Amino acid sequence: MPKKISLTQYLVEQQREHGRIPSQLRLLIEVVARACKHIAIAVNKGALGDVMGSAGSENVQGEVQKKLDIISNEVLIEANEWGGHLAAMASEEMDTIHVVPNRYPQGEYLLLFDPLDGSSNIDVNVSIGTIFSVLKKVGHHHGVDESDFLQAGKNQVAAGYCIYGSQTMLVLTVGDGVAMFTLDREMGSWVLTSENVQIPADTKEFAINMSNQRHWAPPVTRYIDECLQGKDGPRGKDFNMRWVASMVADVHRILSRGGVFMYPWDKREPEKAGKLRLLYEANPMSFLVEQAGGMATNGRQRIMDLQPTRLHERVAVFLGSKNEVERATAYHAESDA
Ligand SMILES: O=P(O)(O)OC[C@H]1O[C@](O)(COP(=O)(O)O)[C@@H](O)[C@@H]1O
Ligand SMILES: [Mg+2]
Ligand SMILES: [Mg+2]
Repeated sequence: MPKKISLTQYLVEQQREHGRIPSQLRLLIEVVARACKHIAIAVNKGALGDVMGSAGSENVQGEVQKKLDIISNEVLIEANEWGGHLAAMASEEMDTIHVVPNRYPQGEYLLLFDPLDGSSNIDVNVSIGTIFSVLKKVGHHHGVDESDFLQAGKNQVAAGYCIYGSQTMLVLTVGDGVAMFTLDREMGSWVLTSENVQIPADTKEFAINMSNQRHWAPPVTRYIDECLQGKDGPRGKDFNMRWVASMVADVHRILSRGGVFMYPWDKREPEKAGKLRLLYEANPMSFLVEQAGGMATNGRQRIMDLQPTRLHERVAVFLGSKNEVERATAYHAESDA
């Protein structure tokens, strides 16, 4: 285990040694981490805190909102809006962007989040999380609008997630590797528990929602079929399968021991590129995975190169151990040719 330093100490060190993080960005990350601590407390209260179940409303994507989706969204907005680091925020749970009201000081950063990821797992006591991504406002036009958020993932200056699981952890990149912090509840602090996280290039574990098999495109069917044939098939090894149905938990496992995660396009709703959201889920997770030596594509292109055209844009996702993502991506190219 690395030396026991707090999130603040880690960020100050990053700032001092690498000149990577401007103070504004450091403070912004600390505010997000504090908000996640509040969400963790609400999550843990469960039925005792009136946080379970549906809120009876729908988000812009037509998904039923859980109470915790809404609570988490509010916690993140309230924590961040007066800090002076941000110009605006965008969230999976809000139709349009939330511009920092002009009674508060304005900053130059843009914060994007999936306030509560894995909503279907809230009521069954399985790991859930919060995913966030930080961009810098580019261009010198006055004010801020939705177009400021439509930047490729490679422009992210920080990204991470908090996982509310058997431990509460914060996983972060500021573009210099991936660090993991564990919440010490008694002390109320985030303690660095792993550094320079690396995803092994090879794996024997895949994650996909198999119930969608009949809707997949041929390259995905081919890739999974070959895994399923195990030792006797072309891959020459047996594979294991995991599917938590919380992207945060599936990605956390991959960062911890390798693996490949897929949420491909499928025929159920052919006009949708995928289920997951480019700006709130795919980009931040791709940044972390690449920083840990892994790879992330939409089957054809690097996710972080994609130019978003809409705030709530969806994308197909293949991420994790490099050799597996390369293979799945190559199968798409072969099938296209
Ligand atoms: O219901 P499915 O098809 O298993 O989908 C699970 C996927 O949906 C998600 O829950 C979507 O996230 P939200 O809970 O934020 O809508 C991912 O975390 C997960 O990978
Ligand atoms: Mg999500
Ligand atoms: Mg969500």
